[in-house]
Amino acid sequence: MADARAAALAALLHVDENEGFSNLVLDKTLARFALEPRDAALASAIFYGVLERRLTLDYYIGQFARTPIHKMTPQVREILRIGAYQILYLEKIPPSAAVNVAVELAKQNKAVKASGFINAVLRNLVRNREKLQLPDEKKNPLRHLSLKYSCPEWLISLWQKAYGAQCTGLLLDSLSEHPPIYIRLNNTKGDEEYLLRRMMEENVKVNTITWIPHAAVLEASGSVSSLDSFQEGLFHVQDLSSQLCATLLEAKPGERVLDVCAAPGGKTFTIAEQMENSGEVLAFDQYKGKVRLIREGAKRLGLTCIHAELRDALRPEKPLECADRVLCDAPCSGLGILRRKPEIRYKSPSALDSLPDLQYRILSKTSELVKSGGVLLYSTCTLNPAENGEVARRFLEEHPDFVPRALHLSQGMRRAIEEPENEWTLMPHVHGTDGFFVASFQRL
Ligand SMILES: C[S@@+](CC[C@H](N)C(=O)[O-])C[C@H]1O[C@@H](n2cnc3c(N)ncnc32)[C@H](O)[C@@H]1O
Repeated sequence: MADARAAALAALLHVDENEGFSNLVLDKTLARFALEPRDAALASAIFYGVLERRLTLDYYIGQFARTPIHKMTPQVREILRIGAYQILYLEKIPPSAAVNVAVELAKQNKAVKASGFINAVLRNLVRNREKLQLPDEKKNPLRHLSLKYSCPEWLISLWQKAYGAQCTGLLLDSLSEHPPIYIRLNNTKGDEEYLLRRMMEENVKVNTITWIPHAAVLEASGSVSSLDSFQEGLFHVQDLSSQLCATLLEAKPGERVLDVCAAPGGKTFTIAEQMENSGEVLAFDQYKGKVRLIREGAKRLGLTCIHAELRDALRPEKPLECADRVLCDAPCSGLGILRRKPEIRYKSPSALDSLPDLQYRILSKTSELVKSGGVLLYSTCTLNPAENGEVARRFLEEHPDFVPRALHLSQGMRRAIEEPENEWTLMPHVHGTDGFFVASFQRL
């Protein structure tokens, strides 16, 4: 069990130092530590728990530590967070064991001198945990919410202004939910009944999502990619929001479709499947390694209509023939996927400043690739009006050759907020999906 904490610590330090995406960092660390499944599950729970609760944990640690948290070494800080998380949130772990393992971790991780300090802080936390209180809700409502949900004040203010207090409360509640593994069944490999039977024969528990054709939810523990059904390309993993986005492009068999920010390729695959692997889907990304991921995925899924190439959407080297439909799934702040990548919320708000302009420039440049009468879809996985509706409306204002194209939202695809007919904002607490935004345009 000690190794579970050591793996969690290594992964947390990696996120601190390199700002790597949590899911990738954890996968690599678990592979390196080669833990038993039970220990890997504990390491994963502690890693995500500490990331999700960082502000709350720091607040409580701060009540018992004389050294301010930002002055501690990264090792001491993360060991204290790991200890505090187990003491406050993991009922099955005896508090004394959490303290002892923290002290051991300190000894093994260049923090021997701090082991007494860590012991004292955590023992104080254990003794006082029934008396812990958040800042007064009435006197300081924003700070209260921020520490209750471990969400920075700037983000809560942004959401309150954009979506109202009630919606923000529900959004904050949704942050601690752990989203299931959604998959997209590959209709080009057989009908749904056949695909589900194949997966069940492999003892995979899978249930279809009634309101989205070809969508399903996996009850899998362990590595999805090691399943035969995955290797044979019967499905790819994709959140429902991305599946819906790809289908809203309404691509038809035989058409020419471009996906200009395509890696790792989830939406490209769903589009190609919707086109029954007929026609052409040109998928681009700015990074070589990422283009390789699209190619590998397309090959595994048997989607031969996909051609993936390196291409910078802002500074393309070669001209391209226009297409019937073009997807612009732009880089964004990712505020819609905090349930999956909790660390995103701790980025500095200034990291958001340059995004709307970048997104607008990518969308404008991409619009040149749409045929007359063709469709352009803009999307992000964020909940931030400056990157969503404001970019979409600026685009329409400055591109008179494009008009808004109403989205065909079927049953179950209800609206979370008031917005124009060509836009759709998805929210975890309303749709059970990641937070997401789609806007559709048509070229005259
Ligand atoms: C939101 S992700 C795309 C996700 C993808 N559509 C999917 O469903 O799997 C944005 C992608 O845009 C790429 N990107 C960012 N700037 C780009 C540019 N100027 N040209 C091409 N690709 C770019 C990033 O490398 C990243 O892979």
